[in-house]
Amino acid sequence: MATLSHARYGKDNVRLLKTQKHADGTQSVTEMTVCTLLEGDIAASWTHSDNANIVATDTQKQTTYIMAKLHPVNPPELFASILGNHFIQQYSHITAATVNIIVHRWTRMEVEGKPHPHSFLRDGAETRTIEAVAQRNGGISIRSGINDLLVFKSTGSQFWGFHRDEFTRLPETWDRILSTAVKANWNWKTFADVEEVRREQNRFDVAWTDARKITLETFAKENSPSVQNTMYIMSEEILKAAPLVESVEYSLPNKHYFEIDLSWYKGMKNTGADAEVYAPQSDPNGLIQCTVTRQGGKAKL
Ligand SMILES: O=c1[nH]c(=O)c2[nH]c(=O)[nH]c2[nH]1
Repeated sequence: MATLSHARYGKDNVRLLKTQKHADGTQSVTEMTVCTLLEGDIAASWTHSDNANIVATDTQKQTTYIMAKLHPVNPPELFASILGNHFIQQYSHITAATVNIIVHRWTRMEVEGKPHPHSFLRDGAETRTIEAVAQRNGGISIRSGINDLLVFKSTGSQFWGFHRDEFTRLPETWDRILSTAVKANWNWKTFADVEEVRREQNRFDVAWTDARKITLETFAKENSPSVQNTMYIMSEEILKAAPLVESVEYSLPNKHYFEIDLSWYKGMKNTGADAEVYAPQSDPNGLIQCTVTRQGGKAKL
């Protein structure tokens, strides 16, 4: 016999933009892509064609727009919590609501040396990500993150001392290019309810700014012995900077740039210390991941 062991459903790729008109005549904008997923007493729709408990995915989309009109969308961690909490309060048969938000960059333009009051530019594919899970009697768990932050350094990276056997071809190096697209997440302690998230709301932008700065500065400053060590140092620093964060995760592709041997052309030197022209590789790439957890487990208030 078959059994439905897990089910959830919702609306993905709900795109919205909210403008904010300030008293001084300037405006701010936030563009996000939202995904909502509901769980609870919903199995009959799958197993008995009974849709009575199904809050239509269209309703979830309309609710997302209405909540964005009624409430601030920043910090996005608070908005995700408000939206998730709405679903479990509004519908007694919904026990958990997961809200994922991707915030896209609209950075204020500088025009004639001054911040422009209402014009913005997309300065990169990097996004800010949030997942909030609101659970009946289980509080609100939040994961914040950075995705697709593309970084590159032309030196200040090494990789040597690794295991060697008959399958090993890679030479050791004390000077190489390092490039990655940063995916980092940090998991907050569980919040009791939306009111607690609201009380702590100032921490979310600070943590995002700190995590981004730590990522960039560690990447640039460290003479990296490996992607593994670099991401561990970044994680440790984020845990130090954000006391309510319990764990940090990094997932870093190692985007390879291969040296090209041009010695066939008049003995041209283009390897080792003479390397200048490289071949960027689209694939395959290394993929290095870690989770670093605060010792003792719990984040401190
Ligand atoms: O930083 C690195 N870590 C690895 O595990 C690895 N493996 C590899 O081929 N190059 C690298 N670089």
